[in-house]
Amino acid sequence: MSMNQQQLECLCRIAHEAGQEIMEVYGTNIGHWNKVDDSPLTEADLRADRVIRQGLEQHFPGVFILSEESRSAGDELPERFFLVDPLDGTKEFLKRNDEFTVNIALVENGVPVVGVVLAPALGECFYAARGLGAFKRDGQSYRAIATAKLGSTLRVMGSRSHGGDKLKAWLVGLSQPYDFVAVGSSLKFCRIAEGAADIYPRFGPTSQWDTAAAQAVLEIAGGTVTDLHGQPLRYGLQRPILNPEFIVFGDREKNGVIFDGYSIC
Ligand SMILES: Nc1ncnc2c1ncn2[C@@H]1O[C@H](COP(=O)(O)O)[C@@H](OP(=O)(O)O)[C@H]1O
Ligand SMILES: [Mg+2]
Repeated sequence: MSMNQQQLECLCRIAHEAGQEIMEVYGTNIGHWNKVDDSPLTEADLRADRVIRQGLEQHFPGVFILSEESRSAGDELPERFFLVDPLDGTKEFLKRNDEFTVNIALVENGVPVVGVVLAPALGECFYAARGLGAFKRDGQSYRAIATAKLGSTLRVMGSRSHGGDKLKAWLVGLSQPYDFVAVGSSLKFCRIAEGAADIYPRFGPTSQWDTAAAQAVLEIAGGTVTDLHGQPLRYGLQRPILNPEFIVFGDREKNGVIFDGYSIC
């Protein structure tokens, strides 16, 4: 087993500490800088990154950490490492619509085997580990979560801030009725993981840290994440840091429907 129950709970506590840092900044006048790729960076990203790094170094000493905002020393990325996005959905954070997340994944041999996704403004935490299951904590209660069976109306998730013509064309090509809901950050994966949505096609760019933790939750809850050729999305520096375009799907048994029935390229 890659992680026991106590270690998974410890990872959730680290995410919550990062969430507290983020919420302190959320309550103020938020300033931001633009990074080289033109994406925004705030004090909240940096404070959350620092808290996560401190927590991981204290409780999981020696495990390499690759974060959107920092990385452990050394050029070689080991087979087992933490992949972290301290604040995913920074644009949503700046727009104050609550749809932003803290993301911590453990990757082993390219596979995200543990994931914690916390939405601090919504009070929702999704967490999962292979061998333990997938769960959602909402306030004081928690429950196991699972993806839903495909119904007659396809419930489609999409980015709130990064849409694009390709997604519109894909929706037009669908042969069954659908509802489209725009949501920011890795929460899209989590809505599918808890059975509240069916599919999330991502045609715009994302980086590995945007998806690893949520993919762990989604896969352990019963879903799949594949590139447009049906290959599972994998992680590590031997691959480009940018992900390929991908499809997140809840009903694993019906996955073939997407590739056989719809035009996705
Ligand atoms: N041009 C681009 N290049 C790389 N990543 C991009 C991008 N445009 C958007 N993203 C990624 O999409 C994420 C937001 O996804 P969504 O639109 O689904 O909410 C961003 O996460 P951050 O907010 O952590 O930077 C960012 O990593
Ligand atoms: Mg991100």
